[in-house]
Amino acid sequence: MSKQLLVVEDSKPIARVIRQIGEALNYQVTIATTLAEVEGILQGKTDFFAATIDYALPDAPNGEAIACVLSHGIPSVVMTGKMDEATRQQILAQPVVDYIPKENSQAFLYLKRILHWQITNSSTGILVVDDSLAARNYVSQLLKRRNFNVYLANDGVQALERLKQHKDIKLVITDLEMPIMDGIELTNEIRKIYSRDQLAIIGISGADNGMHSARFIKNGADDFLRKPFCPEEFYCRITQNIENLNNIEQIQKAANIDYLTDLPNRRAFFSKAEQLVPQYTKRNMPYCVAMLDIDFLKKINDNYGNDAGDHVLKVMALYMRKHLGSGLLARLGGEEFAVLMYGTDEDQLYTKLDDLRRDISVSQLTFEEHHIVFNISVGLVCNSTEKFAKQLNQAESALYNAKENGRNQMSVFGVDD
Ligand SMILES: Nc1nc2c(ncn2[C@@H]2O[C@H](COP(=O)(O)OP(=O)(O)OP(=O)(O)O)[C@@H](O)[C@H]2O)c(=O)[nH]1
Repeated sequence: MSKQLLVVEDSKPIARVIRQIGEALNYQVTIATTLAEVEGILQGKTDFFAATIDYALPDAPNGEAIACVLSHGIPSVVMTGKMDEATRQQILAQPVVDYIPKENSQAFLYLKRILHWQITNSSTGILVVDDSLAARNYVSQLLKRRNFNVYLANDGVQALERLKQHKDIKLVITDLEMPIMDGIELTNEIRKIYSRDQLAIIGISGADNGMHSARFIKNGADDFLRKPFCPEEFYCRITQNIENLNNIEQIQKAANIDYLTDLPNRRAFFSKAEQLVPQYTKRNMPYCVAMLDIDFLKKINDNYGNDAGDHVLKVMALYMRKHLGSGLLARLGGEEFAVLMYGTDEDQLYTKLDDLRRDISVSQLTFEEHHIVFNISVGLVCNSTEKFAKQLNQAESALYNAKENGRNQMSVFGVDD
């Protein structure tokens, strides 16, 4: 269900722009042009996810609408044409999400980013580590306004426990001086477990000593804030660090995931399989490596078009998830797929793969007006003692065997050839 956005703005062109921004982010937008209208709307409904408030309205020239909207607990972004320090102080003295000077079109791009973050931040956890209750509460309030999941800890030891418990934590904000384990020791401990690609750390210190920022950074922190800090600087640091992590995540995904099927690609498959195979061997766990190949995909492309071929590849990935979901699955490229999986014994592994093959062979998929039937051939090798790359070659050689023998069948390396 789309989230509700209240736009308080007396300028029609600006309200129209904000409406477009909100709708592009899937918000359902309600516009009010005066304080009286805002009050009327909020009498009937208050379940707005966010609001944008123009500082000066015809019947509320000095930001009176801000307090009105905030009193209903609605996270609010203030848009203002006034740039003086007194106005800024007056706005920041209230628990607003942010304020944006309406200087140029950048203001609306920034608003779009904030409204987007309000939605996405709810899946990001931030851990605040400080022995001072007042400091923890202050930082926690700032973060909650931005919709983050906030976790709290009194010292480094508690912080490490929280990190273990809450896998959504992407950022740790830690004070320097704390009993039991201080911020520098904590940063050190965290970096033994989490790389900078996985978790960001911001150090905070009130001490009037430039050395602390360098110590934090040298011990693995990503950033540093000196107390007291203003909310604007705080938010900039937080969003920059979270955005960095998100960008790294996206780059890693693009490098490791096949865009069409969302399965791991060849690179990801190799890197994970090379770790898993020695573990299976060491623990004497029965396992197999299999290559699965769609039969005559070229004909499907030629008869029904490449989009139909793409659809078959996606459906193949769905079948693999359904039958082999616990294994390490991959699309190696083209119409070739692979799985590394363990089981109770070779027969069980064989049966799982053959069930997948048979299920596909009796199914019919519909694409546009076409009803398409397709088959797969499977080559596998079980409990091979060779290096993983060699095992994949063995599975491929068994796959060729299955193709040679007429397709839509299984072939086991060293048994069926
Ligand atoms: N639609 C679509 N086709 C692809 C994709 N990747 C590879 N193909 C097609 O898959 C076909 C593979 O052709 P072949 O190697 O002759 O194999 P085949 O037609 O599946 O026949 P066999 O494997 O011998 O049973 C080619 O036509 C490729 O263009 C893709 O991402 N999308």
